[in-house]
Order: sequence, then C-alpha cells, then structure tokens
Amino acid sequence: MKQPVRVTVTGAAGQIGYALLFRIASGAMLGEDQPVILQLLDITPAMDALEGVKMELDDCAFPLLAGVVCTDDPDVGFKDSDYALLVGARPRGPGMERKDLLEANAAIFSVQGKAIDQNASKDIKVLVVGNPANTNALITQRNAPSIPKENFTAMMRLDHNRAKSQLATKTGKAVTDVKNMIVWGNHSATQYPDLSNTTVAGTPALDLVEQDWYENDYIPTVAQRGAAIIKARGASSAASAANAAIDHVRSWALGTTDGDYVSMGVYSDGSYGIEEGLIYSFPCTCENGEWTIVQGLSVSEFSQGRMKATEAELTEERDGVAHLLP
Ligand SMILES: NC(=O)C1=CN([C@@H]2O[C@H](COP(=O)(O)OP(=O)(O)OC[C@H]3O[C@@H](n4cnc5c(N)ncnc54)[C@H](O)[C@@H]3O)[C@@H](O)[C@H]2O)C=CC1
Ligand SMILES: O=C([O-])CC(=O)C(=O)O
Repeated sequence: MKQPVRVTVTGAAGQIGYALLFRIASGAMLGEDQPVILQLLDITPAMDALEGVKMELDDCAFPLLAGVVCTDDPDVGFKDSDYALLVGARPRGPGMERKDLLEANAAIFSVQGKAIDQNASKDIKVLVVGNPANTNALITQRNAPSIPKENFTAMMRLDHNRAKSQLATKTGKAVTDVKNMIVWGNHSATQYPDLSNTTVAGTPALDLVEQDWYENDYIPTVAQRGAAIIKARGASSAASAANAAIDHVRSWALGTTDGDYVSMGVYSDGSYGIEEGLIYSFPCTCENGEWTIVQGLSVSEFSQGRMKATEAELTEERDGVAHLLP
C-alpha cells in the first residue's frame, strides 16, 4: 500500500466541497491505490457544518481515507500538504461577471498563498477553483515564491468538458469521440473554445459544423454556461465543478492518455505570444506529474483575435490586484 498523501480542500463546507470530498476519498482523483488524508479548511462560522461533513466522511468507511483534519487556520490546513484545491471563495449571483468577485475574493488567495509558502510540501500541486480562478491562481502563486511557478493552476476543465459535451451533442457522437478540444484564456465570458484542432471520431470538427453555429451559438453557449446554470438552479454549478476539479488533478497527477489535450490555466511561458507570467488556459498534456503546453499548433486570424481578447482581460484583472502581487 502507498503512503497517504495530504490533500487540502478550502471552502470544504460549501456546495462544491460537498460534491468533491467524497469522490477524493473514494480514490476518483488520485487513484484507487492511493490513500489520502483530507485537510479541510473553512472559516470559523462554518466549523459546525464542516464537522457534519467529517461525520459523513467517517460514515462512508472509505478504505483509502487515512485521516480528516477540520480547521479554520490556514497554517494547519496547508501543513505538509501535497495537493491543494482552493475552492473557498464567494460564488457569483445572477447578473454578475466572475471578475466582479475579484475584490471580495482576492484577499483570501494572498493569505493562502503565504500559508502554502510557509507550510506545504515544496512539491505541492495547487488547483484554484474559486473565482475569478485565473487571477486568484496568479495571486496565490506570487505569494508563494518558494514553490515552483508551474505548481499553480486554475480550473478550465469545466469549460473544456462543457465544450466537449456541446460538440458531441451537436454531432450526434459520444463525448469519448471528441479529441483535442482546446479552451484558451480566462475562465470567463471571453474564453475561447477553439475547434480548429478538434476531431470527432477522427473527422475535423470544423468539417462537421457550420461556421455560423460555431461562432454565434457554440462559443457563447460554452462561455456563458455558468450563467445559464445560475439562472436555472439559482446557485452556481457545483457537482459539475467538483467533477472538473477531480478530472484536472487526475490528469495532472496520473497523466493524460494518447496525446489527447486537456485545457489548464497555467503559467504562461510566452507560448503562442501570450504574455509571460499570466495564468492562461492552454492545451496541455501531462506526464509524470508535470504539464506541458502543446506546441506548434497553427493559429488562424480568427483564433488570434479571440486569444488576444481573453489575454487582455487577464492583464486587466492582474493590474486590478497589483497591490496583492509581491
Ligand atoms: N473555476 C470554475 O470552473 C468554477 C469556480 N467556481 C467558484 O468556486 C467557488 C466556491 O463555490 P461554491 O462551493 O458554490 O460556494 P459556497 O458559497 O457554497 O462555498 C464556499 C465556501 O468557502 C468558504 N470560505 C469563504 N472564505 C473562505 C476562506 N477565507 N477560507 C476558507 N474557506 C472560505 C465559505 O465559508 C463556504 O463554505 C466560488 O468562487 C465559485 O464562483 C464555481 C464553479 C466553477
Ligand atoms: O459561473 C459561475 O459563476 C460558476 C462558474 O465558474 C461556472 O459554472 O463556470
């Protein structure tokens, strides 16, 4: 049996937390041979609710669950942590854009970045889910200078999965037939779900759909799916977000298969002309616990325009939180 790894989840008493923790404890994220210790962080008023979640975790008698810590102290929550899923943040309501949360949530991530820097394993892998996820990931990374920059990522996998599902439905094929999906940029309405390299059962996606549907229906549907869920449910997506977090970390830790791409918000090294240092979603493959940006894809003029627009929004968000970026 492997040694347990420590997985920190923030906002663990919230709705995504409730859809996430049981799957991590069951082995869905790190594999069915990997025991885990869950380190659950939330704010003081949420401690009773968090204790209730722990009781339910206990009641599952998960064979892989080697311990559960509940805390409101970031230094305890990130102690020796190997993986951190930063979910804890305020969600948006109807009529808000995710960047409207910047002011409310940004401070959380500078505190947690410092706590990661001081307490976590130097190999920790961090996924930021709390919105606006890319800029919060940047704040976390910049406040944790002793950890490699590549270890901080933002969640674009929900967008990636939405993009696959919408395309599979349109073409009447299975989601497993869709390969090399890409969503570029920010987890926001400016994101760019790009079908130029995508295939469906081996056929180029753009040969299967009309350009008008692609530009005027598909791209906005994927980009605004979060708002559509809020309108329908009266609360932001939770189970699908938790599922995407599991998929993201699983791909990163255990690898991607057959060269298929996943979309991850990662530290830009300047690939595709995107400003170095932004946390921008690129097509990635993963192996041995490391992600690599897929290189050498041709970029049309249409794609270039979209990629630059979402980059511009990220630079604007970054400039808005300059006071939190050491
Ligand atoms: N990147 C993505 O694709 C997605 C991101 N999200 C975002 O995830 C975040 C969480 O969403 P929900 O679980 O629905 O919200 P929620 O309101 O149900 O839960 C948030 C939890 O975070 C806790 N929290 C607040 N401040 C904290 C702090 N400083 N430290 C630790 N915990 C703290 C709250 O007490 C609460 O338990 C939101 O920002 C939401 O917008 C949601 C869906 C998808
Ligand atoms: O839309 C929201 O605010 C929640 C979220 O990030 C999503 O569902 O993609």
